[in-house]
This record gives sequence, C-alpha cells and structure tokens, in this order.
Amino acid sequence: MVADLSAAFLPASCPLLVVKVGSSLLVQPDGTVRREWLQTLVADISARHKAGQRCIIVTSGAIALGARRLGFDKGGRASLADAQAAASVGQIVLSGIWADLLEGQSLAAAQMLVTLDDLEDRRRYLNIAATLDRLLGAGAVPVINENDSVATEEIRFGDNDRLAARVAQAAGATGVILLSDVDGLFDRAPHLPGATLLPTIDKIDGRVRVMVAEGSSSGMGSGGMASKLDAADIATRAGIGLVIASGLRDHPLLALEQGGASTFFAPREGGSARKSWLGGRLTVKGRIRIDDGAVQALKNGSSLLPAGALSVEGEFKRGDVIDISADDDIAIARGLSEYDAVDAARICGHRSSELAAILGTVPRSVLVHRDQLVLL
Ligand SMILES: Nc1ncnc2c1ncn2[C@@H]1O[C@H](COP(=O)(O)OP(=O)(O)O)[C@@H](O)[C@H]1O
Ligand SMILES: N[C@@H](CCC(=O)OP(=O)(O)O)C(=O)O
Repeated sequence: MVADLSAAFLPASCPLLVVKVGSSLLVQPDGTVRREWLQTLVADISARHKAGQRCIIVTSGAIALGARRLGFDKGGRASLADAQAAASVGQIVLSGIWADLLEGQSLAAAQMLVTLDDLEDRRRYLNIAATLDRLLGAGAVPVINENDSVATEEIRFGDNDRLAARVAQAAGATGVILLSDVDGLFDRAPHLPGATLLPTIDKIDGRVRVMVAEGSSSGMGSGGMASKLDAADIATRAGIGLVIASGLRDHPLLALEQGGASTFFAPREGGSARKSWLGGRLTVKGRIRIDDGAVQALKNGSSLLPAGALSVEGEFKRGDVIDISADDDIAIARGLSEYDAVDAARICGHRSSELAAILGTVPRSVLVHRDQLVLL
C-alpha cells in the first residue's frame, strides 16, 4: 500500500497536490497557532516545489483563531454571527502566518477565499480554475479557505474537507492530502478499544459510513470524519486519489513518503471533467424516481425520457441539479433537469408523442440529457 501511496502523491506522478490542514491541527487548545509545526510542513511543500510538484494549501483555522481573540465561547461556533465575526478576525492572522512562512522558503502565497456558490456555479467554477492555473503557472502557492465572514448557512461548505476536494477538481489536481489529528480512518471512533486503522478504502459504502462518528472531537474543527468521507467521495469520483494522514508529527509530508500511517482512498477511473463537476455538486434541488427500464437505459448511456419517470419530488427549475433514483432514496444518477418540477410532474410516464398535447408547447424530448447526466 505504501507503494500505491508514493506513486499517487510523489512529484513524478502527481504534478499538482492539494494539502488541507484542519483546525484541530493548526490551532492549539489555548487558541495559538502551532507555528513550529507549520514551518516543517511548509519546508516539505518547498522541497516538493523544488522537485517540480505544485501545491495548493486549503487551510482551516480562521474561526478558531478569531474566537480566541474576540473572547467568544464554543470556539466561535455558538451562532453564525459569531462564526462570521471570528472568521474575519482570524483569517487576517491566518493569511499573515502562511504568507510569512512561505516567504521564508522564497514562495509567494496567493490567498483565495471562496464560498460554496463559487464552486457550484459552472461559470464561477471555471473562473476559479483559470485563476488557479495562472497562479500555479507563475510559481505561487494558493492558500485557500472558505469565505466564512460572508457565507450564510445556505451557501457555506462549513468544513474544508469537501472544499479541498472541490478545489482539487477545479485545479485538475491528482492528489489530495487531508492532514488531521488522527492517522486516518479507523473502523470505529479511534478512542474506542480495539479501533484499527484502515490503510486503503476502495469504495465508500454504507459499511464505511457507519464507522464514523458525527462532528469534530477536538471541538475546534467542524466536519469530523464524516466530511472527510464526503470529500473522499467527491475526489475519487473525479479520478483524484485522497489520503487522510496525521499532522501530529513534524514534516508530515515527508513522514507520509517514508511510509507513515494513513488511509488511502483510491481514485475511480473514467468520467469527463464536466461530469465530475456535476457529480460533485452539493446543492441538489429535487429528485425524479424512475422505473426499472429507465434504470437500465441510463446504465447503457441513454438520456432520461419522460416515459421512464414515475414521480417528481422537490421544487426545482430548469437547469437545476436533481438526483435520479429507483424505488429507494439512493441516487443512481445526478443531472441537470430540462424541465421545472411542475412540468416534469405533468409529463411523468408519458411518451414523447404525447408531450406537445400536455404542455401546449414544442417540448424538449428528454427530462435529463445524457451529456448533462452522471451515474453515481
Ligand atoms: N472512524 C473514525 N476514524 C478516525 N477518526 C474518527 C472516526 N470517527 C470520528 N473520528 C474523529 O474525527 C476527528 C477528525 O475530524 P476533525 O476534528 O473535524 O478534524 P479536522 O479539524 O482535521 O478536520 C478525529 O479526531 C476523530 O476523533
Ligand atoms: N473555514 C473554517 C474552517 C472550517 C473547519 O472547521 O474545517 P475543519 O477544521 O477542516 O473541520 C475556518 O477557517 O475556521
């Protein structure tokens, strides 16, 4: 397994790597930054930079840092207003530390603060991709965090694990390393007796999900292991390998190279860049249930026709992302709807020749076009 890891993440085989640093790792319980440790991570990044690998840093910690300075309790997470205020105070400190440490290695830090919407909207997503491309081409090191001080509940990731996976997709990275305060994914909460580290995961299914306790144990982070699994799901579907590893040791990237403990999520094969963007979208507005014949048709690469649809749930507009399921709640596909929810419900189960009479207009022949659809 160590061989897999090295091949997936060393400069020769991974030209662009995303490294995410969690709050629990960056901020100490007394609210100060683990600066000496961070310096060893930046030294690792610099060594890889010299070996030809470009790195993007996704950093948490703004809320935890700001909360301490403003004297907020519950790590600044008692309310959205607290989190927003704490983030504005903490982010400026956080950026300063990264800029300072990278400068110490003669690397230019490039700050980008993004919201969920920036990565869900196709045009803004491509814009971020272009900015990252230009920065990396110029040899800068992007340092990214969520724009917490303006993000509201509806438009926020809330954890930086999924943000790191989405950034990796946008930038065309081939590896993501999530550094946390655990060695990786254990078969149960790591403090429980008998907990065993799982070195590789090929598929994130229900058996893997039940191993994970909700929330952050340190009280500093927000996502916990559940959001790391979501991130692994987004990344691996996009053909990107992801590793969860401990940042509790100095030189954490070097430690990983030398065979340090971790969990590796293997990338999946296939899928276009556009489809992987679609599959990773987090804002799903509705659901269409389909019959067995339609399930088979989608698996064979066809578009979804109204004739195979059974029912419609949710309120969505044309162009919104919807899930497609058979008779349970597990989505088998995700795509952009050609119809709003009201019209989609009206034409469910009807043949193409009947649509004009039902809708009174020249209809679009498919509910979801195969180019706008990804199997999950
Ligand atoms: N099955 C599991 N394996 C590993 N860690 C787990 C598991 N279930 C819950 N956790 C908890 O997830 C925590 C890491 O998440 P979090 O505190 O959000 O870190 P970060 O700030 O690095 O994102 C670990 O400290 C651990 O206690
Ligand atoms: N954007 C937030 C980080 C969100 C968060 O806590 O993420 P994590 O530590 O990865 O669970 C911040 O800078 O405080």
